[in-house]
Amino acid sequence: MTSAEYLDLAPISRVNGTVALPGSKSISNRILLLAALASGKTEVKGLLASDDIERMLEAMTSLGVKWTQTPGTRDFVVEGVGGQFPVKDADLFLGNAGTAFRPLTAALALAGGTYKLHGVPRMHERPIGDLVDALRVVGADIEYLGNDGFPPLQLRPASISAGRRVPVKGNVSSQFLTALLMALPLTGEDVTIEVVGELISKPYIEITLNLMARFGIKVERNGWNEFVIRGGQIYQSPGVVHVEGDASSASYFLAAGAIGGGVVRVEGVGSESIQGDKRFAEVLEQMGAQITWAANHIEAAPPATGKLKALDVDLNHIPDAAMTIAVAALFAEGTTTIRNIESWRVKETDRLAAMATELRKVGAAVEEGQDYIRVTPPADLIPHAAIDTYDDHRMAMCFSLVALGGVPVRINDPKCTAKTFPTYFEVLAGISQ
Ligand SMILES: O=C(O)C1=C[C@@H](OP(=O)(O)O)[C@@H](O)[C@H](O)C1
Ligand SMILES: C=C(OP(=O)(O)O)C(=O)O
Repeated sequence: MTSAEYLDLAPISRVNGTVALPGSKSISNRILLLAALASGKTEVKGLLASDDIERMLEAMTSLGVKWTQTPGTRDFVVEGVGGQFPVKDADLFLGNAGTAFRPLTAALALAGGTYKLHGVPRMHERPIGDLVDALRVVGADIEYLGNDGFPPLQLRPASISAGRRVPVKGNVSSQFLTALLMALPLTGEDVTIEVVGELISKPYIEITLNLMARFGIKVERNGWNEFVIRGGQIYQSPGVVHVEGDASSASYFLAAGAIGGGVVRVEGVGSESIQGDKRFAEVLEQMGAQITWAANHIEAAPPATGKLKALDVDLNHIPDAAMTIAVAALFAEGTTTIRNIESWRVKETDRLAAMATELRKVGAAVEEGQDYIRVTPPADLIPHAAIDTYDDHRMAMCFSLVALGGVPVRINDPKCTAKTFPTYFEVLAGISQ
């Protein structure tokens, strides 16, 4: 391998300092779609710069949505199309961006055009059948171009009628419910979405509802089972929207603070954040870390008493940040169990299998269940492990924490962090000593 294909991290003896977080992926891609669908111009401040957002911006261009960027900034202006995409025939490549693929599938299935949606090979292995089933209930014409239940998809004009109950399964990905919530107001009709069975990753639905409200659409809800959208509501630009820092990206730095000897502050996410992943800090606190909250920042420092403690926790509500706990477990006393994370199997890679394989390379004893992982740290981490990252940005980012254990570690294909955080390793170096 050439050095561009791997990154050798030297042991990090201490971390200290402040990180200005890049914008939230979940908020950036939702706002781009909502701003496009709205009437009026929206100024979007602090949009994330990463592959997933580039795919959404490219899709907007292909669909005839005009947007401009203020040079040298991450501030954009999106000209809303008032619910009607000008381009009625398009081929959209959406990479591996779930937050682009799922919401665009729903919005375009109702848009009266002919659209092909496809992505990288892994995207074609990530399920979408529950969303397609729900959209077919309102009359959408969707064809599977590869395997049933998976992208790529061909969407065609159809006669849509939403005045009914739309059932959707919630146990594979919450992005299906998010996609329906954002798209169904376009029908103009009363519609009730009924979540069938258990809904996973619930806090992401709060992000969706919060941002829809800012764009003028109110959703009535009955817990997590029923969501009612009254007809006749239209998306309207709120004028200016600010993108919060990314709470999942914050997890690596907060964990570094909890492990690595100094105080680390992340700016852009705090107690006021609408992202569920801010609650990662609560998990670190349960492990003994010292956490300080402010409206727009969080600080983490190691436990006053010395070592982090192992936990047995259900992390269904923070599936992305949960990966960071699996690696932080290397620094805890005892065996950590993370439960209710079966969705890891259908993300950028099979994260349960990948995590188990790579944690073993540094010497951990790992038990991999269908929906849980159990990690017992070794007495001494194995130096010079070469960590495979499976084109999964989060594998690369969370395994960088191994360097805090006083051992060198190699991260293969470090550029895969581009999905959500292209500058991750430089930012980490900025707080490392
Ligand atoms: O709606 C969102 O922005 C997301 C929802 C989660 O997916 P699932 O609902 O599939 O768990 C999360 O893992 C993903 O990174 C972003
Ligand atoms: C699961 C993730 O991404 P996606 O938005 O593509 O689902 C993730 O970022 O960890």
